[in-house]
Amino acid sequence: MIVTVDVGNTRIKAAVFEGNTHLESFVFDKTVLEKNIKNILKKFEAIVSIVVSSVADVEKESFLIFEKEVEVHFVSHEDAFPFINNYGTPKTLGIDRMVLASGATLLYPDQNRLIIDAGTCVTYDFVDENNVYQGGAIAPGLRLRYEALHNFTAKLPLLHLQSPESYVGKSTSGSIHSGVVNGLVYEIDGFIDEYKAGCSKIIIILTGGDAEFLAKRLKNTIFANSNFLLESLNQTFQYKIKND
Ligand SMILES: Nc1ncnc2c1ncn2[C@@H]1O[C@H](COP(=O)(O)OP(=O)(O)O)[C@@H](O)[C@H]1O
Ligand SMILES: CC(C)(COP(=O)(O)O)[C@@H](O)C(=O)NCCC(=O)O
Ligand SMILES: [K+]
Repeated sequence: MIVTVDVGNTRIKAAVFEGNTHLESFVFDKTVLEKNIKNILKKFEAIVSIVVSSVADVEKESFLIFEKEVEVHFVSHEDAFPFINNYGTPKTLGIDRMVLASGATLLYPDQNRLIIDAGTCVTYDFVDENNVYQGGAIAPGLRLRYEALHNFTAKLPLLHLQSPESYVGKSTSGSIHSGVVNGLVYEIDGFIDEYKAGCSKIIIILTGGDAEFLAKRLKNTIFANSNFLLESLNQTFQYKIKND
């Protein structure tokens, strides 16, 4: 039994797996990391490894205290991955994006895959049918867009995520909600159309904190799975064990 931990720039997500079976997930803040991991280990005494992917300022030292009880594995660029990396700067490719690409390669063999992770940032990652990671895109996420409009202007209020009534905003708040939400929805649909036009068989996976909210607003029907990074961490760790 293992626990996978995804340290993003907004929050920490964790999930317990027995083989390929997902037993339970957790979401918490960086400030309460230790307490939450302790509770998970207490609840699931059969856990033997903690597998972490971190793109934020949480380093291996934060998990030192657990090393007496269990193995702690921080996924790094030096691990074995099931794809060939064709990114121009492979060492600076986000480890979360590597794990997403890895999960998609292992779970959806012999096809083109596009993984869209709508978290703090919206990332797009493309792994082709020959298992070559080709790259993608990084854009601001939903909450980041609301905050950027407020932080970099004198007059715009900080609003919280809300469904726009129409694409024609009739007020300041209506305009902001339309710009942020519809803007991102059109952006994602635009990227999907572009990828679909460029290759025949493609699976598209939408994940991240805003996946559910966005999926039902897209023109394209795609598969939303908020736990895809945690599941990919489990797959990537199993792959590493087999290939080490
Ligand atoms: N309780 C919450 N706290 C913060 N963000 C949330 C929460 N619930 C949903 N979200 C949405 O999740 C997004 C962040 O997604 P997440 O996958 O947690 O990011 P990251 O992996 O970068 O930490 C934000 O854009 C926000 O709209
Ligand atoms: C783009 C990211 C900030 C996304 O982080 P997240 O939204 O998951 O918190 C992260 O993948 C990262 O730091 N990437 C490094 C640059 C790159 O991937 O090329
Ligand atoms: K992301």
